[in-house]
Amino acid sequence: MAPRLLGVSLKMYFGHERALGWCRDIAALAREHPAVRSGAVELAVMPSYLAVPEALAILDGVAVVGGQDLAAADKGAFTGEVSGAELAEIGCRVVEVGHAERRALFGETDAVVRAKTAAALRHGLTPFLCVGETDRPDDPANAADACVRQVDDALGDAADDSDGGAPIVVAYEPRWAIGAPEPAEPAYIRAVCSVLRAHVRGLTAHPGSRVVYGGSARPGLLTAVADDVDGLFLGRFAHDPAALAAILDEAHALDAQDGSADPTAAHPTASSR
Ligand SMILES: O=C(CO)COP(=O)(O)O
Repeated sequence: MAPRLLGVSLKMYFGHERALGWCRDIAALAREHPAVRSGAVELAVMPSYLAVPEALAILDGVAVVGGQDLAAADKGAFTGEVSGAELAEIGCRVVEVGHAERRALFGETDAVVRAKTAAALRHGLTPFLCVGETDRPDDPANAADACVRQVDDALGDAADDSDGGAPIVVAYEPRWAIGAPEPAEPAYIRAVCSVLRAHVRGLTAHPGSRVVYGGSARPGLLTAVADDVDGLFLGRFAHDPAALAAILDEAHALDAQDGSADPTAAHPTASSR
């Protein structure tokens, strides 16, 4: 079984020193934790841009690191932007694209998300492509349809720009569940993610693509949705390293149930920059 993927975006919650301290705590945890050591879990951390270079050094060998956004363009007169080329140059392997907050607060349109997805793939960055319905629909099938459309739309420019063959990560993040006290119900998440997962597994230009759930994800959720998701995309509930440790424990227990743990396997993120 492929490793479970646990992504964490620190958004803009922490200052610089707190972000680096958190990275050090997570690095220490991950180095010791059997779920990471065995390769059962792959960690991806997206701090704010300023913390990315030091996060890369601190988390080297235990987590991939990336930006929370990237520019659609590769270079030029784009004040305030950071290109995928620069993120890749310093060692990033992943980048968020089209997060609900970027769409809602910074006016990112579908066309922008399309261009940024293409830019990520062009520079060898795995996009964490964020999709999700705005309002809670009655029927998860409607949410799944909307998400499938968002994924296909976001990849619309990528086929020509990318070499093909690079996986993506689809982060299913219903906007109504982000920043909420509780995540969406497990049955709802499973219903949407099972459709999305079947869809992304059929993306022949992006083999190995995965689906993770985000939106108030917290300890206990992975176990409840594990059959239909490839992992979680965590926000606030990863701020406490003990909570992340609890989720790693869950992943380890799930891996033992799968019977696929290979304690001798190299960690998939272990290659250095
Ligand atoms: O948006 C998220 C991750 O990208 C989730 O954030 P919260 O878990 O804090 O709701």
